[in-house]
Amino acid sequence: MQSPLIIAISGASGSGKSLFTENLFNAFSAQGSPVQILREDHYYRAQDHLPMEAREKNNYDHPNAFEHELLKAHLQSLREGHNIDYPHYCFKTHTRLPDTECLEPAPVIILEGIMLLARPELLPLYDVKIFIDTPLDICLMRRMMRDVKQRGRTLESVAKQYESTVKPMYHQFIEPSRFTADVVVTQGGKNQIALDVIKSHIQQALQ
Ligand SMILES: Nc1ncnc2c1ncn2[C@@H]1O[C@H](COP(=O)(O)OP(=O)(O)O)[C@@H](O)[C@H]1O
Ligand SMILES: O=c1ccn([C@@H]2O[C@H](COP(=O)(O)O)[C@@H](O)[C@H]2O)c(=O)[nH]1
Repeated sequence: MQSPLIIAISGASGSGKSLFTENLFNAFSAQGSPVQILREDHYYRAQDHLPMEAREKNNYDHPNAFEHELLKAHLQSLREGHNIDYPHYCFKTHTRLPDTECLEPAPVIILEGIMLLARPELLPLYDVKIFIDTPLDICLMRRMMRDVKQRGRTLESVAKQYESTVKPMYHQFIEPSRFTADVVVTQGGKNQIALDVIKSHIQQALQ
């Protein structure tokens, strides 16, 4: 198999990375092209050794919260045509789940996550770098709704975490990483023109 094309999609939490990734995935699946999605969130470090109180106070918006060494090794394995043991992470317990999932390489790999463009050593592994640029107030509103509905949080805890880590770390790490991107996408996960442009670039690169 030809070496896979690796697309990295980054941006703030709540910017629309997951939706953009799903929409790109659906566009390829509809025409029968195999695509593999990898989420940086799955590479948050295991914290079984810490009590829940300490886990709740952790800074999850610093690059060191992720096991990027493992992500890098997995991308290299997929490039070489090998399967990987993809970790699973639980946002409610703030640690890895015991099970992993066997993922196979595919011609297109879409990777999404907040710190993907903030680690210089990861950048050479990507073929296309995309930044989803959404105003922070919109990201916060979306995150509030999602974290309360899906991640077992209260409005108070979301607001507190946002002020203490999410917002300052965004300005320190994520916002500057925008300048490493090949494409900056406005209007979140539903920007159809951006989806079409990126899809046609991928199609050409695969020929
Ligand atoms: N352009 C958009 N218009 C309306 N809702 C959107 C748009 N982009 C994303 N969303 C919604 O906002 C929420 C957060 O988006 P998501 O893709 O999960 O963000 P991220 O993965 O960057 O944290 C989701 O409920 C998603 O459906
Ligand atoms: O245990 C955890 C791990 C992460 N977070 C928050 O998640 C977001 C990143 O996920 P998105 O899907 O991109 O929103 C990050 O901002 C962390 O603050 C967490 O709260 N708990």
